[in-house]
Amino acid sequence: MRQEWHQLSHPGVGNPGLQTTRPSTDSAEDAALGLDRWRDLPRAQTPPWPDPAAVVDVCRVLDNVPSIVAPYEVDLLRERLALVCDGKAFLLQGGDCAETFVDNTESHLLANARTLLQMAVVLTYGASLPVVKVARVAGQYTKPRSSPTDALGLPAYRGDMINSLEATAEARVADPQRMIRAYANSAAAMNMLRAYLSGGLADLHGLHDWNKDFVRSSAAGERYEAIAREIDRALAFIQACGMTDDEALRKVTLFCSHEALALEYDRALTRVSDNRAYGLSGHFLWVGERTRQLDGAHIDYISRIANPVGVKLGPGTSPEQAIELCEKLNPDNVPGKLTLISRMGNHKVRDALPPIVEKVTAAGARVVWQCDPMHGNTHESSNGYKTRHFDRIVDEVLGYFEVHRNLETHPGGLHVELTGEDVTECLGGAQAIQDIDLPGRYETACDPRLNTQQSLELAFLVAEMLRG
Ligand SMILES: O=C[C@H](O)[C@H](O)COP(=O)(O)O
Ligand SMILES: C=C(OP(=O)(O)O)C(=O)O
Ligand SMILES: [Mn+2]
Repeated sequence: MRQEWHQLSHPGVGNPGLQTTRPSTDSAEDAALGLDRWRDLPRAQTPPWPDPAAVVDVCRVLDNVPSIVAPYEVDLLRERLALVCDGKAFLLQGGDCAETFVDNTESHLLANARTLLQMAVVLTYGASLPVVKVARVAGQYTKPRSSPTDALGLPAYRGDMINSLEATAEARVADPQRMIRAYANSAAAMNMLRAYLSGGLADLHGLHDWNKDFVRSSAAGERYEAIAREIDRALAFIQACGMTDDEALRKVTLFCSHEALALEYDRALTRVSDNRAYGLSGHFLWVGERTRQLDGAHIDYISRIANPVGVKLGPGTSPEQAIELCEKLNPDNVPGKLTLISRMGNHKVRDALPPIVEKVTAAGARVVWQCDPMHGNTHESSNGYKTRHFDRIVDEVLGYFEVHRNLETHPGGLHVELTGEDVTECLGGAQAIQDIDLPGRYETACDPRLNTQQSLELAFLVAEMLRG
């Protein structure tokens, strides 16, 4: 079995873990790599920093800190995503819409990671394929906003890396020092997750036991019992065959990801290794629907790093734009390099997605097709909460599967906003959460997340879809 990054405890000569990296500020090599070209390009959603000199000072600090992830891990993820691209694996990505400093606790991180891993077990079984696991964690601290001001007329909250959620004018001033706090929190989160992932959190039997608890307690549990029982039998079979001590049953690789929005931060954590630039603020960086302008700053920055990258595609995306993104972000057509993340909304996915998939496929572009069933399905509840209905989320995933089945392309993965806590932010699911229930535990700093039960329910439903 190949070695995972968390198993490389005795790196030696030739070990990719020892690739030397160096900060990439101001050298001729950086200029050749075009790492600062984005600074001269139009940029949407620029953080309203009041004092540009203070941003430069902070970035000088970040230029020299140890990175959050290592280049060989980034390469490993790209290789894993190549398998997804080839239809030989499935990608599961999820976590908070917006991480916050106050919630960057051991219990929150563990709950989110455990929920994601529980979902992955069900999906692995449903797809009969390896599942590549990517958390929205350790850097998901910036948010693009629809409006520069909120309902109170205050400057919008843009994520803890930029300003504070607290509803006062002072708290909403963008503060570059927050990039340092975001870095420290991200480093701490990754440190903790790496330790727990090899210390029992990822134990397959443990995760399946949690899933059985879910099936027992869920109002819709009966529907999921059959799959849970089948997984039981599969695990018993593995055990009976004597495969009790395989590392694969106890450990997993969990990669981290965030939106590349505060480009100052991601650029400062970019390092050059082997003449290639790596964005080492996270393994996987994506550009959002609001910042994916072809000639804009965000697309330019992610076009210059070796990381696997993603772009969100909303219902207004033309097939031509998708092709141009492929050409710009993956000129060498490397499988696993580019993930196109459709977020059309359940009412539009069946019409908006096919022409894009057809054109990209006809052009021979190698991409991972991922479905984000969250961001096209947001509405305001009768009592004023930003929410999403579970049924619409499930329906968008169904539509996405239908489209890919019809076009004989691989429905490669899911991208969801979730938490392993019993929040009441999304409607529906077996708990039948309604508008009046939303105030109970509405805790998100930005978008409504699936709670633990809704996340697992979605995984079981997607497992059914994967089995066809
Ligand atoms: O995840 C992100 C949100 O959808 C995005 O920040 C926009 O949110 P808004 O419409 O509340 O500004
Ligand atoms: C802002 C997000 O998504 P989108 O760019 O698709 O709206 C997000 O993923 O949190
Ligand atoms: Mn969101």
